[in-house]
Amino acid sequence: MNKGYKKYLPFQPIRFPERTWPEKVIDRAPVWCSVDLRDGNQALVTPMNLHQKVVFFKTLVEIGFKEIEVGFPSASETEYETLRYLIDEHLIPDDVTVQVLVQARAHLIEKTFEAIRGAKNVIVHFYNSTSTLQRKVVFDTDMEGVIGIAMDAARLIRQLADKMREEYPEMNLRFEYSPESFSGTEVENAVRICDDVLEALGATPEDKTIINLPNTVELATPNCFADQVEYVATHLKHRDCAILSIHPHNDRGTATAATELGVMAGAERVEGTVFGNGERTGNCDIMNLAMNLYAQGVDPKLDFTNMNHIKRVYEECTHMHVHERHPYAGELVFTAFSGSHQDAIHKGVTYMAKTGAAHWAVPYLPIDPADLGRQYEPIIRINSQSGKGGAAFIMHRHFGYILPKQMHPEFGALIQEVCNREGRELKAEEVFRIFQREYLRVHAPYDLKRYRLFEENEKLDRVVVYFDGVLSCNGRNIQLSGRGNGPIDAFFKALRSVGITAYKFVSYSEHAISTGADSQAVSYIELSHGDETMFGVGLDHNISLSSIKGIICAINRFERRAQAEKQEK
Ligand SMILES: CC(=O)SCCNC(=O)CCNC(=O)[C@H](O)C(C)(C)COP(=O)(O)OP(=O)(O)OC[C@H]1O[C@@H](n2cnc3c(N)ncnc32)[C@H](O)[C@@H]1OP(=O)(O)O
Ligand SMILES: CC(C)C(=O)C(=O)O
Repeated sequence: MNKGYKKYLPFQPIRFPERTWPEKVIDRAPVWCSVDLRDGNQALVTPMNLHQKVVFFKTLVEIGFKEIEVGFPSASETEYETLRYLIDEHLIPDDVTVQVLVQARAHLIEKTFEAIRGAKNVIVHFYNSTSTLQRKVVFDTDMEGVIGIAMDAARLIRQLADKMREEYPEMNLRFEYSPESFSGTEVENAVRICDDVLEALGATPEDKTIINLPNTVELATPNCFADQVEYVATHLKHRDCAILSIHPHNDRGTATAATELGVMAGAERVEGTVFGNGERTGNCDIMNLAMNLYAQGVDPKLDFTNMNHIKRVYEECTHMHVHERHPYAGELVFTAFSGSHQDAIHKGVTYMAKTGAAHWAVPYLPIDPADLGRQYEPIIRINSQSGKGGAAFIMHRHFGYILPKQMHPEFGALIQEVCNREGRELKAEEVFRIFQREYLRVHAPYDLKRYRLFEENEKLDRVVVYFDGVLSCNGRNIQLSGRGNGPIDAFFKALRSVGITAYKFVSYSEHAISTGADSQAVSYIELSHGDETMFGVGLDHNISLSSIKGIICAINRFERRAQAEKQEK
């Protein structure tokens, strides 16, 4: 037995019975800040170059981000140049604020101020670690020492900002402070340092500073983080001078939950990345969070309709991959292979179309794929796990054939047999080819060579239909004729007149089908032979002929099977 777990200590949650967040419901979007170009970028094997950052920046603007952390301009030439390029080339829309990150270190802060000259809207974001662990091992200091680092930085930032505002009066300059590793910091200490920083920066209710609480390393279940956030939200002396922000990471795989609970706990702003790229297991995934709101009927204030394009830009710029099962964005998240899911989706989609339902309600599909620019086509894909409903859905959605419900088991079994034999998924076109082979291209042993159908009024209220025609059977022509109360009846009588008597009519359905500009009738005819039933399909511009073709198809299919069984014996 591996006893390695013994080297870990459990997280000590704060005691906070006053919490109110469990009763809260998120009914509006927080302010979103994308940190793709900073936290996402610093975690890449090969960080983005200037071109990639600019392309990504433009995509973030298209999505609707109004706050974008563009980098750490004091860290490298590329970071500095990218910011300058965005400013000098006027690529930052007037309603977008660029954010820059810097450590609480004087020379880096000075360089950062040099980089932001002339930008219209800027947030200078500075941070230092406050956690018990980092105080001890990184800074080798106590809480007073860590507060001192933050205060020196805050004072310098205020001074440089005053100077810059004089030089560039049109600049809208704001501040953000992160007690980095907040979730590993005693909450009382976090409140203390944040209040001190708010005072040092001169924050007011009219000119708020962003206080950003990072779950730098996710250490505990999301409820623990929510308690910490609500504690700060309710204990900050200068709460009215602060915009409360959170910056969750995903070390335990629960960043989405931690962010949602953090917002319920009082966070008004969220920092994250669009597909969750970021240090280690990543940042919280803003696309995921925004679409969660959307699927609850809340306007997320971000637009992911063009998901495939966003995904392409992300993958090209970062060389990361959006997983097939990624919420909302993955290749397979709107696909059902299994039979019962396909059946329920098919019924749900049909029900919505039939009833004109105002709200989305399709089993197994929490969101309409079309809202993310995804098509219906890939929703149902066919492999050996699929059922009859899936094959019928494909025939309907892709090719316009509405197979009657009684026919689903027969066609489903044909498809499943091929899937099992081939051991792979069948594409929609392959499903259609099987349908063509089994139903539309069955011209032997019987084939209709010539025919004439006409009606006579026997009495004023009674129409009699006459069928006259020639059937070929294995090269031999058979003349046949019959009369009945409709084309199907007349044809059956004609068949009986030449000794084809074993087949009984069971059911019939038909609908119009458009193939380009052309419209035809498709008839589904179910016949019985002894205890067995089988379907035939007829397609023709003439509705009467389509049903006669359907009858011949069903008879041919019975005959072929009998022949195959004979050969097997
Ligand atoms: C959780 C996060 O994601 S925070 C963001 C992290 N992102 C990055 O660091 C990416 C960009 N950073 C860099 O390129 C570099 O770190 C630079 C250029 C900013 C600084 O480089 P350097 O000074 O050469 O190295 P480094 O970052 O290792 O500095 C470590 C020193 O800074 C101190 N330090 C680290 N962070 C901070 C901080 N936020 N505030 C104050 N001091 C800090 C350390 O205690 C250490 O001090 P010491 O030398 O007295 O022991
Ligand atoms: C700088 C801070 C916000 C950060 O990136 C983190 O703590 O993860």
